[in-house]
Amino acid sequence: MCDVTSDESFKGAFTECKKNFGGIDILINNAGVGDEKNLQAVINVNLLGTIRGTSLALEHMSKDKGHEGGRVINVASIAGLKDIPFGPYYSTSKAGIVHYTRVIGHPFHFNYTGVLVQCFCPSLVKTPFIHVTASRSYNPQCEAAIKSLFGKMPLLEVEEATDALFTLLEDNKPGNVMVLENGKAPYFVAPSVS
Ligand SMILES: NC(=O)c1ccc[n+]([C@@H]2O[C@H](COP(=O)([O-])OP(=O)(O)OC[C@H]3O[C@@H](n4cnc5c(N)ncnc54)[C@H](O)[C@@H]3O)[C@@H](O)[C@H]2O)c1
Ligand SMILES: CCCCC/C=C\C=C\[C@H](O)C/C=C\C/C=C\CCCC(=O)O
Repeated sequence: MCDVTSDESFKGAFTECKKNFGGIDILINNAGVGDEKNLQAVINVNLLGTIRGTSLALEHMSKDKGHEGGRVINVASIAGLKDIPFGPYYSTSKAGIVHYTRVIGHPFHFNYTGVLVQCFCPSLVKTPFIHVTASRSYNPQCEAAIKSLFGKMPLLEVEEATDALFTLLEDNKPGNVMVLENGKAPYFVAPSVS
């Protein structure tokens, strides 16, 4: 068990993996919470957890540190790209993940680390997460809006999200950000300003 809010716990997970598997090739930063009643948790798990994990992955995989290179996938959300107003803290944490991925995954860093850092931004996926998140909304207006969204929008199946993740694993562009929306093939988005 790894608590991504704890440096010690995260470091321990890396040490354990290294001991059991001989090395680390890939990290998927997937841990997330949607709890607008707990700003600290949202930022600490979603954004800081991703930064902690990526930093450790770089330490354990970077070519300039004597390793072979590797791969990091940061799971953000479409809420980190579009102005969806119903979860201000959650969306901000996910936007932070998108930007952090673009910066730390930039070819400038990839050229000496050999670690491919990329981001995955799905829309609504059919997991209990969305209902837990709705029950911990920013305010009653947001709660009502989120619940009405569930009735109106088709939800992605978990298998569609995992398939898209495999497609992302075939891509090799440093810092790339993939979006998955219902009814569309997965697509990549460029930074808005170059
Ligand atoms: N379900 C969706 O609609 C959706 C859409 C886009 C992005 N996401 C993101 O996908 C990721 C996975 O979500 P999910 O839908 O599978 O929900 P989920 O609740 O099944 O997964 C979240 C996981 O994060 C773990 N977690 C929470 N705090 C943690 C901590 N401190 N340390 C370690 N692990 C911790 C939980 O134990 C849980 O297993 C999340 O980052 C979420 O924001 C979900
Ligand atoms: C952002 C507010 C919370 C929304 C529902 C609860 C949890 C879901 C979290 C996922 O990360 C997905 C986030 C937002 C998707 C919501 C709407 C998609 C609208 C897409 C569009 O307008 O094109």
